[in-house]
Amino acid sequence: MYQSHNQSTLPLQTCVIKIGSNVVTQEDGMPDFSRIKSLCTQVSFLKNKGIKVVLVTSGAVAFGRKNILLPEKTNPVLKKQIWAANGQIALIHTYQQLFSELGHSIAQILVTKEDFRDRKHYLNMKNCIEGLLSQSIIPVINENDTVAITELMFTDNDELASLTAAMINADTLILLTNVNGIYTGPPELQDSKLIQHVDQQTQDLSSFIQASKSSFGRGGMLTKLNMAKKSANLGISVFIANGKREAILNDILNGSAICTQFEPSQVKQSPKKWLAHGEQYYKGEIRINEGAKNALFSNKISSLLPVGVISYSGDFEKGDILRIIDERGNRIGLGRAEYGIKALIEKTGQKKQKPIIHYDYLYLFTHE
Ligand SMILES: Nc1ncnc2c1ncn2[C@@H]1O[C@H](COP(=O)(O)OP(=O)(O)O)[C@@H](O)[C@H]1O
Ligand SMILES: N[C@@H](CCC(=O)OP(=O)(O)O)C(=O)O
Repeated sequence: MYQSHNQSTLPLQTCVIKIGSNVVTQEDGMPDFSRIKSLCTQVSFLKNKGIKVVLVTSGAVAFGRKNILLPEKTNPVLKKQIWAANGQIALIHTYQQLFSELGHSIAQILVTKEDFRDRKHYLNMKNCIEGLLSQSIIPVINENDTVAITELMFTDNDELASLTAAMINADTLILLTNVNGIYTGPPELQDSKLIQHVDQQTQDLSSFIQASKSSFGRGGMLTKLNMAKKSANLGISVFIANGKREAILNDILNGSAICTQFEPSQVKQSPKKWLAHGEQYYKGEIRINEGAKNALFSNKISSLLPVGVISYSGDFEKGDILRIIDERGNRIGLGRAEYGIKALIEKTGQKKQKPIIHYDYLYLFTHE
């Protein structure tokens, strides 16, 4: 439905739109209600065109911070929890009011990294979001900041948005921030040029990115780049664009947006999409021998059989993600366990056993 920069028409049916903290707030940290209203109006326009939209929105901490003054010495993690617990109410209420004026219902979904780690939680979440979309309700997602602290956190909501896009098989991911996209240097410098198009041939852009991030942001532009590349590799069209620009979503739709667009690759296998994001979520590790490794990397479609397993670690069950390493300990892929550790102990090294990882649920790192 939208035009790409080379003017070919691409499908836009299911879209995840991530709205950064800086988009929903003004420079002084106060909520930017007119900006949120404009974005809701644009989302409504997309929805009325039949496009399914999932929102991932930051802003709970920023909204809470302007409401609640905390003593300077309060533990920084606790500060964030208090602000998020308070600010999420105002944030979701703002979306609810604005969308209701436009005739749309919304639903709030608060998630943690753990929910993407566990296949059952993952499928429950996916079913819920798909159910909401089928009822034409707009899912509005944020991290559950009150329970997700330190190592349990997503790098930031760009990671959450990218995981969500892969989970629901979205064709498009739009990361809205306070700059037009990725520049060749600090965006405020005149010499810095906007990179408008990124494909498999484009050089690595990470050296262009400064460590700086906007006042309320968490991960910065580097996470956006990494998540955009990962999503594009999974076949999703990605746009990093300026949510502060008037009519930005409409411009993306009609191909006239000034932004950074990532060309999607042609892969479209949803279990593999889930696995591609699984490196931080694996519950067990299995070491395989050279023969098994050669079979997995051969041109023939091969599942991983227990006869090729040398050793294992971790307490995993059927459905959990396993990391696969070779004899030298190099990480070579991820897969979904067909059975748990207890059954694997009995089958390891034995012939004529059911695969521990089926090919359909096997993701090798050469795909990246
Ligand atoms: N090369 C670059 N191109 C564009 N922005 C960059 C670059 N290097 C660093 N940045 C910074 O990244 C910021 C956006 O990331 P972030 O603060 O995480 O935003 P958000 O809160 O929207 O997620 C921009 O405000 C910009 O200052
Ligand atoms: N969950 C946090 C968002 C943290 C975050 O990732 O912020 P950002 O980098 O602005 O997307 C909040 O709502 O404040």
